[in-house]
Amino acid sequence: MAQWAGTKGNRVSVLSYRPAEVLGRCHDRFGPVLRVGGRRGFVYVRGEAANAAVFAASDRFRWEEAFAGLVPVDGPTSMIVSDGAEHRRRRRLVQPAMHHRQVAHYVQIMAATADEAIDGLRPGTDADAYAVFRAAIRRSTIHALFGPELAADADVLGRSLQPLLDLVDGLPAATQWHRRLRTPAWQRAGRARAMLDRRIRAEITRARLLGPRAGDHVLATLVNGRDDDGDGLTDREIRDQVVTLIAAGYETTSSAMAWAIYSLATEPHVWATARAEVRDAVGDRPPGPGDLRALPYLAAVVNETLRLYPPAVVTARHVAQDFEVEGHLIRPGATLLLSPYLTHRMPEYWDRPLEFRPQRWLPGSAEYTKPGPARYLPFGGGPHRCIGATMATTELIVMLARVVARLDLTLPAQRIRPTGFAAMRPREGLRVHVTARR
Ligand code: HEM
Repeated sequence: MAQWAGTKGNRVSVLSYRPAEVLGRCHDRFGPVLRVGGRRGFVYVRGEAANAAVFAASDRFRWEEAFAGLVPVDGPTSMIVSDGAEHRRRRRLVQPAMHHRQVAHYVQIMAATADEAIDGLRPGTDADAYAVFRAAIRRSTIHALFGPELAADADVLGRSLQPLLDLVDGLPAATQWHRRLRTPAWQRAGRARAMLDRRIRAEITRARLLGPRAGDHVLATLVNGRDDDGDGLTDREIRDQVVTLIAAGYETTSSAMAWAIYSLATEPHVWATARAEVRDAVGDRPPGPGDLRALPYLAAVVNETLRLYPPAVVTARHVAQDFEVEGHLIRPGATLLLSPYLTHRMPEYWDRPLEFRPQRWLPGSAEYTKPGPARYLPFGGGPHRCIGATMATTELIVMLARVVARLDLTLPAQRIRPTGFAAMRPREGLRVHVTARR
């Protein structure tokens, strides 16, 4: 539900996302499994038992149909729309770049990019924190994964991607209509896609020419990687994984960043505690990879942000074989939707669910609980679980560490409305007033 937010009186202001709230009320009335639209329609599930049943039955689902709406952006060979052996092959070639150890190499890029963004904020002025950090996260994701050459064009790539992201930010059926009717939005997206593809293909060619000397970023892995049969990826497959990683990487993470800043700014004691932790751990310098373990409170802030504001409000599965959930038999052809947002706000699982309480994630705290993977699922679950989860949480911790250490912010009175299908974000951005910068 839309709400007015402000810092006056430090009112606790957890926001709600209207369509999900409506869905939640239907669940309250009709139970954890809701069917809409007949056999080939939608099945909405809510709660830990239903989510666990979905994660345990991944072999009964297909992703090609479930995420078909993303094909105009990500391409037909993207891992997100791949199934079975093709999915495993594509994912396996990207995986090394997303491992914990590899992500540690990105910390310096993340901190430096956050610092550049913060340097651009002038004390005494207002700024849209969502837009500022969206651009920063896009640049740092591209830099970390694909090297400085492509990162130099991060804003241009963002402009090319935007018409495509706009196109898929509705229900998949709406995207299909744009395609059938060749609407202006579809044509705009087509032109943008051609520009994007030219730039990425040039980079692929460059990486092929350099061979293993192309550095240790993902592009080199994608170009030089071979599966067990010695087969590599085609240029088309590489293009699709590159665009998928860029688009999936910054849309979601920057939404989470906006919600974290919003939550910190509405809870000054949380901001102060996070700042004290950063000061104790690293003083004035940016955190390095070895410092992350010394920032458990900030990690808790990130977990709590992703609990209340999971950018992926729902995630989908196409049912390919009979599947039973909570006593309901679901036949092939249906689209199953599970909702991190709804499960994360259920009073059955969370004490004071609509309060922002990072302490619930701290092992030393009386409120600590360790939710299982079907109760806390901001990154989904099963074989397509978000490949960028470690990168996203690391990026959020590092960038927030710089924000709380270097900035004092207040929230001017404004309307903050969660919106978006692909990633829940603040509809009109997040206006902040910068009172001080160090
Ligand atoms: C806070 C940030 C993020 C959130 C909330 C998020 C959430 C998700 C979710 C819910 C899924 C679907 C999983 C499922 O249905 O089981 C997913 C998949 C995926 N995400 Fe993320 N994501 C985030 C950041 C990232 C980043 C930083 C990257 C890469 C740079 C990334 C790349 C991907 C890819 C490639 C997939 C598809 C994986 C597959 O099909 O095997 N995501 N993400």
